[in-house]
Order: sequence, then structure tokens, then C-alpha cells
Amino acid sequence: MDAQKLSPLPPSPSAQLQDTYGPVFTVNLGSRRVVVLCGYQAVKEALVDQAEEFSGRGDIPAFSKDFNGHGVVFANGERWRQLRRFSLTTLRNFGMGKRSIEERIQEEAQCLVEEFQKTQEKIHQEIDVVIGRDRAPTAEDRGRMPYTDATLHEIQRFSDILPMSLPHTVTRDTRFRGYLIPQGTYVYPLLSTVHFDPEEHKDPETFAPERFLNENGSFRKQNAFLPFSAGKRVCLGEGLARMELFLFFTTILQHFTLSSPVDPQQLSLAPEVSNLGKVPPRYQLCLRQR
Ligand code: HEM
Repeated sequence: MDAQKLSPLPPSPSAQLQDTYGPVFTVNLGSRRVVVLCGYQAVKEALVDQAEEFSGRGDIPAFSKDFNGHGVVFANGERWRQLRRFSLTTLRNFGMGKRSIEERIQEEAQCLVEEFQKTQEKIHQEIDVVIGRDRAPTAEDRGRMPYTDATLHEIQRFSDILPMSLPHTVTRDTRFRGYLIPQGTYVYPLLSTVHFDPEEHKDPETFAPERFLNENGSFRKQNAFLPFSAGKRVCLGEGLARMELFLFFTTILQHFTLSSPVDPQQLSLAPEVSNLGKVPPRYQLCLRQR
């Protein structure tokens, strides 16, 4: 599908709130006062520059019955510190960054390709098995594939799947941008307003992988790219998720050409649901073996 032809997103409600109230404001969610942070600068100043203070986790009522403050995502204090250290060590022992896990993801990606083929292109699968295919993509390839890397970054920026991140709390009374935020106050860093921050991204509502490339076509890092959040509570699975995204995406595209059965201009990119998670609308996709 030619992404450039897709129409841009409408402005988000969080951008409108920011326009009215500025980058730091308080909302009352029922009886709870919640500090909301908008835009790259405010989110970075809190999560990175004052990482310790903003490292508490607030609960999410829908999950609190199940987790009850347990588990690395919802724990706080010493329990969280130990769980986080333990989880990181476990992920490393599991083989993060080593070949074993990479091979497992590659296998999964190959299975997915075969699933697609089974249901849609049995003949293609036969051809594939008989003729074979080139080697599977590896994580190392990423560094030599700046356009693919840029496209994956832009997909993550644009799809913005956790627009409010997860709730934080301040671990002590905290001075922030002239405000005093009392210990325990809930803080929502709106990652959406980072990913669609007009100060950081030109035409943020437009899908454009080129924003992650410099003039000579090599990959350009963007500060305002925080799909995994930042600071002490940064997503624990970032490395694994990034490797999975790259291997799945490249494996699928190695085998198929994707296209839309309808004119891409007619497609809406606005999410079907946007609350804690953003759920994209359903699309029909045409996969053609290359
Ligand atoms: C594309 C995939 C993923 C995205 C976009 C994502 C994003 C996030 C975000 C935004 C947070 C909240 C960080 C904060 O509170 O500031 C988070 C937390 C977390 N994520 Fe992920 N995540 C992804 C995949 C994964 C995977 C694969 C794992 C497990 C291996 C994982 C494990 C965790 C854990 C344990 C936390 C809580 C960390 C803590 O509270 O200390 N995530 N993630």
C-alpha cells in the first residue's frame, strides 16, 4: 500500500486539551486528581530528568483486582525494584540479544508466513517449499536497512498504541515546572502528545517514514519517539519487542507484496477505539507473493 497516499489523521482530543491548558495541567478523574503532561519537553523533563520522583506506578481500576499491586507492571517501591531486576535478568538469561531468541522469533515469523499461505495461497506455499527462499532476516540486518527501520519507527510513532502510557505516581513531594506535586499524585504522561508534537515533528498527522532519515538516506534518531515511554519505568520488553517487530515485518515483506483492495484514499486511519490502548480500524489487506 502506498502510505504516502493515505489521508492524515484528524487532530486528537489530547492535542486540543494541550492547546487550551498548556503542557502541564490537572484533571479530576472522579475523586482523583491527576496531573497530565503533554508534549516532548514536559514528558522528558519528568520521566528522564526527574526519573526517580516520577517512577511510581498508579493502579488501573480495571486491573487492580487481578494484580493487587503485584507483578512488575503494577508493583511499587522495593517489590518493584526487585521484580524489575529479576525480570531483566530473566529476559537476558532467556537469550535476549543472543541468537537463541532471535532464531525463535525467526521461526515464529516463518510460521506466520506459512499460515498466510495456507489460508490464502496454497499454491504459493507449494512453490515456496519446492523452490525454497533466501535466508531469513536477522536482527543484524536492521542496521543496514535504514528505510525499513525508519518505516517501523514511523509505524510505531503513528499508531501510538499506548497513547497515555501507563499511570505513574510521584514517589515524593516533587517540584516540577513551578508546581508542587504532592507525593502519591497520579501522573499521566501523554505519549500521544509526544508522537504528534508539532514542535518536534513536521506535519505530525501525516505518515512519513522520511522523518526518520537524513539527507543521505541514513537513519536519523528522533527524540520525540517514546512508544516504550522513558525513565525508570521504561518498557521492560523494549529490546524484545523491537526485534520481533523487525523480524516479523521483514519476513512478511520478504515474501509478499501488500496492497489495499480499495483505494487507500478512502481508508480512514483514525483509531476505532482510543482509551488506554489505541485500536486501529479493520482493513482488508491483499497479500501477493513476490
Ligand atoms: C510494541 C510492543 C510494546 C510497546 C509499545 C510497549 C510499551 C510499553 C509502555 C508505554 C509501558 C509503560 C512505561 C511507563 O510506565 O512509563 C510499558 C511497560 C512495560 N512493558 Fe511494554 N511494550 C511493548 C512490549 C512489551 C513486551 C514484549 C514486554 C515483555 C517482554 C513488555 C513488558 C513491559 C513491562 C514489564 C512493563 C512495566 C515496567 C515497569 O513498570 O517497571 N512490553 N510497555
